[in-house]
Amino acid sequence: MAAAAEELLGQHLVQGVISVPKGIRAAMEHAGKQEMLLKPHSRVQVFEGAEDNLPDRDALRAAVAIRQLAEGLTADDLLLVLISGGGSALLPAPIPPVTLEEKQTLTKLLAARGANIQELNTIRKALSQLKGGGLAQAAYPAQVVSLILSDVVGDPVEVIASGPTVASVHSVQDCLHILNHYGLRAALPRSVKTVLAQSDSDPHGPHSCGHVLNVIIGSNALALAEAQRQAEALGYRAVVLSAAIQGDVKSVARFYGLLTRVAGAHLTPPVTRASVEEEAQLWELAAELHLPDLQLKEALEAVVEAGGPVCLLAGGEPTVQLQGSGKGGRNQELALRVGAELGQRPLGPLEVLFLSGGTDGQDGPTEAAGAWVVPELASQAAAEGLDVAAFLSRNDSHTFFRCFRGGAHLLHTGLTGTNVMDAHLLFLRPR
Ligand SMILES: Nc1ncnc2c1ncn2[C@@H]1O[C@H](COP(=O)(O)OP(=O)(O)OP(=O)(O)O)[C@@H](O)[C@H]1O
Ligand SMILES: O=C(O)[C@H](O)CO
Repeated sequence: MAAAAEELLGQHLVQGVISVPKGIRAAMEHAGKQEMLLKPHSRVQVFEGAEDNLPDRDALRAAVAIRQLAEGLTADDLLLVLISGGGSALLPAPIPPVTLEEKQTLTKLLAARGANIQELNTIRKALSQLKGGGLAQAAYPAQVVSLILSDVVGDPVEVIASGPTVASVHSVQDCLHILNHYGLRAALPRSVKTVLAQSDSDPHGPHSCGHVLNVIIGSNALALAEAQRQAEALGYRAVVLSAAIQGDVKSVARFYGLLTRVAGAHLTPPVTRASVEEEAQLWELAAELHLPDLQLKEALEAVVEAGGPVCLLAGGEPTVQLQGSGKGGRNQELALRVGAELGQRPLGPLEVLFLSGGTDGQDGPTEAAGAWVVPELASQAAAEGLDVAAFLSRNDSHTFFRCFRGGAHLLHTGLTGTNVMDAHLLFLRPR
């Protein structure tokens, strides 16, 4: 994104500072993605830090350089801010006396106790100089344009990377409520209590961001719209179901299993009593998953109308509760679970393929982006001596896909440089 901005701005770019994850430059070089790298002698200074998505000293140095750059601006300047997921760990600037270590410990504890990204970032904002609109405030009176890649369901600009250019709307009460909920209020370090108490009595109130324009330039919905166009160009009737898939991976896999059966029944009539029951279960599960933008009715109508090859698309970020010590990622685990669901009963005269992939090209701590499955997966795997249920019980989806058919079902894209969560594609074709 920085390379593209530099290209675009040319001589207008006077100075730049960017904080990126440790190792990303080497990984891009290794992958031969030169076009994504800044040119030699670039005016953009690059800091690499936040190893394992945790704020560290290197990221702190980057945050200080970014703050200094912003503070030096005048009303004649324009500050272009490029924000993507992972930004919270890449821009740590705790309000003194809170230390980097204290902030790290608190966010780690919150995450380990199950706090979601909204809760986590509410606390991060309250303890930060630059989050929650702090960066925009530091740049005042310069104009600020913030270009944002969303890695959060629903694209809330105040949550993505903890909104460095978006005024925080949270109060100290909100923070205390979250800390109470996760049993952390009593054990808070004195420094955190001091900062929270100060912000409660801050005479300036929340940052004002009237000089800022925040624009979402990349999101799951945009990625799905492009995938939809590509599928249509390949002759599929393509429908986007939702860009807000969330919830436990087991329920999400069951949702896609039922969806396949119900859509399949609409595509290859007659509709049986069993499929009417399955449609009722599908609606019930959809309600449980709380998918606010779900276009299920429209998708099923489109399937009936199409009568031929169909591609149903969805995206978001399901959750995996890790129980085993295996190797995998959300996408490979989802694909494997959907494969198991599809193999439970015959599907009728239908060809089916389900694919799940991370848009950043890396699924969890694996080198694959995701995987694809067909209904025959479990029986084919059994013939190779692989027990799908056993791999799932260890969260070992990556090992499974590496063994199964010599890794042929793994999706390898390499790092894409953009993270707008995951994409799920279901292809159906009457035989
Ligand atoms: N063995 C495993 N099986 C399934 N999922 C796993 C496994 N190990 C880690 N994960 C999942 O991978 C994710 C962590 O990977 P990563 O570091 O890429 O996190 P992330 O930043 O949330 O992902 P992304 O960058 O794709 O948004 C978590 O969602 C975690 O539950
Ligand atoms: O950095 C963060 O806060 C998360 O990736 C969400 O944007």
